[in-house]
Amino acid sequence: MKPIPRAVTALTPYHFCAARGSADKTSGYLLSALTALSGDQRVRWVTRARDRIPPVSVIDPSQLLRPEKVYDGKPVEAFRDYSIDENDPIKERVRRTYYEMHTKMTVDFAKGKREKWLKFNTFKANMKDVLIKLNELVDESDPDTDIPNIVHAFQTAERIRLEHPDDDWFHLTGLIHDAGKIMAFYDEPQWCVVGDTFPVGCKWGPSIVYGDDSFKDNPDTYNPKYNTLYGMYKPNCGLENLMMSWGHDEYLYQVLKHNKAKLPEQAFYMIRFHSFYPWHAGGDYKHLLTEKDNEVLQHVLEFNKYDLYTKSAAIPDIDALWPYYEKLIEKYIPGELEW
Ligand SMILES: O[C@H]1[C@H](O)[C@@H](O)[C@H](O)[C@@H](O)[C@H]1O
Ligand SMILES: [Fe+2]
Ligand SMILES: [Fe+2]
Repeated sequence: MKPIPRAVTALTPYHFCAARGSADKTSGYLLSALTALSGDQRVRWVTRARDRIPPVSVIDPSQLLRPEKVYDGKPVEAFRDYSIDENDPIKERVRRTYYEMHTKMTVDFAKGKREKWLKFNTFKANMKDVLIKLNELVDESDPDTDIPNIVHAFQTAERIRLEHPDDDWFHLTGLIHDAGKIMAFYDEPQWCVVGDTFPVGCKWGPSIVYGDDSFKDNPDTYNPKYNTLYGMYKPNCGLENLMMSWGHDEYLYQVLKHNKAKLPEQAFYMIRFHSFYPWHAGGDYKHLLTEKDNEVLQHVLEFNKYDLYTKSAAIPDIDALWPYYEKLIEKYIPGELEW
């Protein structure tokens, strides 16, 4: 039997559906990948696709990105399940990570971490080596994936590449967006590296996961400087003026700026705020934001589709993909970086 080419292992009925609904390059890419399959494999793959999707004439274009709200076999409601079940080891791992984060993440703590990490004097390494290190990291806050972060990096990047073939900066953004998790290898516990972020110094947003209960032992919850709606901020001060809980988003954003990465502005927004779910998914904190932040929101939402909903996609052939991404690293963030 012919080995399945990597372009096809990453494809799913979802792409078939998207390709049928548009005559763009994606369909050409998809069709050439499909012709590389043996007859048998092709029949099986296409049948699987057909069973899942409605005929072209009834596809609502707005549904192309969420056909039947199933991503790679996983229904949309099954993502980001933060329900508590003490008998489920993964759910318990996630819950414990967030409870610890929500107990210890204070204004002072976040300031301290900024001071420590934004000196960029911890180590020097190129982007590829940092990403490879993520092979050894399983994110303890994530209920949707239990495999090393490097796989998630390639899953995200490859899906972006498929749907935005011309935006190579976007492919690279997908690949590197979680690289800030490297802090976990330099003495930081996961609770201040991974997970959703939120601003410190004001009332906790109502949509923060576990937030109804998890902040009860956080000293800032009882500090009148910080526990009001605006806390230490002015009304509509703007996203970029919020002090976010310390984590991999802000760190990587700052690393890229410090090292003069040549990525477009959208990429920086996507990286910096991709974990700010209480804002981009929960709609909290509007009173602190500006008109311009709505533009940022559109970019972050576009990114989030790929970050979240590719977590059950096929495992990409990472070795075969490296040469393509190495070129992008060379183009946008070459050489040794200061971390
Ligand atoms: O568990 C995940 C993971 O840590 C991601 O990297 C982060 O961006 C998400 O916000 C979070 O929900
Ligand atoms: Fe992330
Ligand atoms: Fe991610």
